[in-house]
Amino acid sequence: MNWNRQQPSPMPSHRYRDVFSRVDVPLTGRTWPSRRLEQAPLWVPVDLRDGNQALAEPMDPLRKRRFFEQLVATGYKEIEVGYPSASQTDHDFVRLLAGSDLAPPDVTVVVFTAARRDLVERTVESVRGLRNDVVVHLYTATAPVWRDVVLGRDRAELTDLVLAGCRDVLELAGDLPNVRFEFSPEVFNLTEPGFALELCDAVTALWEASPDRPVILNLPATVEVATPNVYADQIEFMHRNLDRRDSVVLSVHPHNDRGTGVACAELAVLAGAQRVEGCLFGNGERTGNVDLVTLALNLHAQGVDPMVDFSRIDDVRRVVEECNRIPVHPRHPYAGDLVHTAFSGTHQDAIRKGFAEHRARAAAQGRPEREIAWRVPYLPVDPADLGGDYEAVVRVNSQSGKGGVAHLLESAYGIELTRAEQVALARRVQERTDATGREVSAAEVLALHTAG
Ligand SMILES: CC(=O)SCCNC(=O)CCNC(=O)[C@H](O)C(C)(C)COP(=O)(O)OP(=O)(O)OC[C@H]1O[C@@H](n2cnc3c(N)ncnc32)[C@H](O)[C@@H]1OP(=O)(O)O
Ligand SMILES: CC(C)C(=O)C(=O)O
Repeated sequence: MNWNRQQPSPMPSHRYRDVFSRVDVPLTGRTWPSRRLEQAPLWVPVDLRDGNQALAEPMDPLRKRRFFEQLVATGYKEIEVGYPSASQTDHDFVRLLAGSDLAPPDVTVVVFTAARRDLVERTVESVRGLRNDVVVHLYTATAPVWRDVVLGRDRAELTDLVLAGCRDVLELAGDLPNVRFEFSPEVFNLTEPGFALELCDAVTALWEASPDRPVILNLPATVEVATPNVYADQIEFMHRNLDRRDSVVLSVHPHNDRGTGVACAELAVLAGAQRVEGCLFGNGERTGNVDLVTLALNLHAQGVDPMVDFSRIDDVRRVVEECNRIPVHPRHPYAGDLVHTAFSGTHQDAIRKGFAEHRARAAAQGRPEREIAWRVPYLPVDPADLGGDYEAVVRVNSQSGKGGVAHLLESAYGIELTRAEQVALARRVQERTDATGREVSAAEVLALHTAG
């Protein structure tokens, strides 16, 4: 039997090369596949910089402030607040932080700059007087195409550019006791690993990274080009080979061009990354930065404390939507309007049985339902953990069955039907939903039930 009748497509796939012919991945004896995620990395939201630079209408001061306050309230302890040399708004926002107590003392403020002296000067000027810990974050693209096409520099010239930027930072901010440094070799994931290593080691040597004043090395997948295992190999290679490893905070910054930003971040942490930069709900250039909400709640759903508070996720979502002026997708993990909802019959049946088992187990153990282990089928987390209720967990349309119909009547009106009644009512509901093509409300189901 010829079960596979696929034909070659007319897509010009020959125009693209796989990642292995674009960059060497030298790791052998990788250890990340057998590691586990057991604690949260340091999260660093970059919404006010990387997210903001991707908005059609960048945030005005009010939106920036609102977003910042939300990030603080959620529990983030290191926040990239802008690119102060890029716009007056960004500069003024850092000055606002310096002149107010908007940033609690335990929050580190990160400011971002290219490796150009005038930009570094303006950046350092913006943080003068800030009482918080500050990170000055310097970046330069390092991958071959960027070197050749964008910056017009070979490896040696690029190294000179980066080290000159690092010297500027050191000269202008090195004596500020509350300031630490971060370097990002932009497009790290397409940079020759040996060159990335050489450059990062030169940077940490110049900045004299020490355990007391560690340097953040942030290794971005600026444009995601490979399956996440490749990024994990690249990160583990750096983790194992970097000089002064105990004086380096190894950070990652995945984007989501292939839709695998979350997987890249998770595997990168297995591979040795200690810090993750991203944006709430995945805003950012093109397809966005890695989504910090999904990452945190993935940990929560595995029994690991995410170290940030999403117990009222709708409030967070509202602020982010208003500040970014971009809606969160209804299927967005954990936070979308539809992600705790089942329309389909067998799923509804399982959820209903799962809820009944949950209630019975809580009663048998004499413990609150919110405290006992969660194992309701098809619901990876208890919606109540995120501030939700159970109202929308089951919605009924032509894809539903008797379990869903019964659940609706039970949860909305406390009406419990016999199995025969459920079967009969489900048939009438099915006729209605097939005829209209619509969903039915609990009130409509009740009307059909009472009409008999
Ligand atoms: C992956 C990322 O997210 S990186 C961050 C990107 N974010 C932003 O660009 C947002 C803010 N940017 C800006 O406001 C502006 O680009 C500025 C203020 C930084 C610079 O503006 P301009 O001086 O007008 O230059 P322009 O925007 O055209 O930048 C390109 C120039 O910077 C150079 N350049 C680019 N990256 C770097 C870098 N990391 N370090 C040093 N120079 C750089 C380019 O080679 C080019 O130089 P050239 O004009 O001599 O060819
Ligand atoms: C320069 C870094 C931090 C970045 O924003 C990216 O590579 O996407």
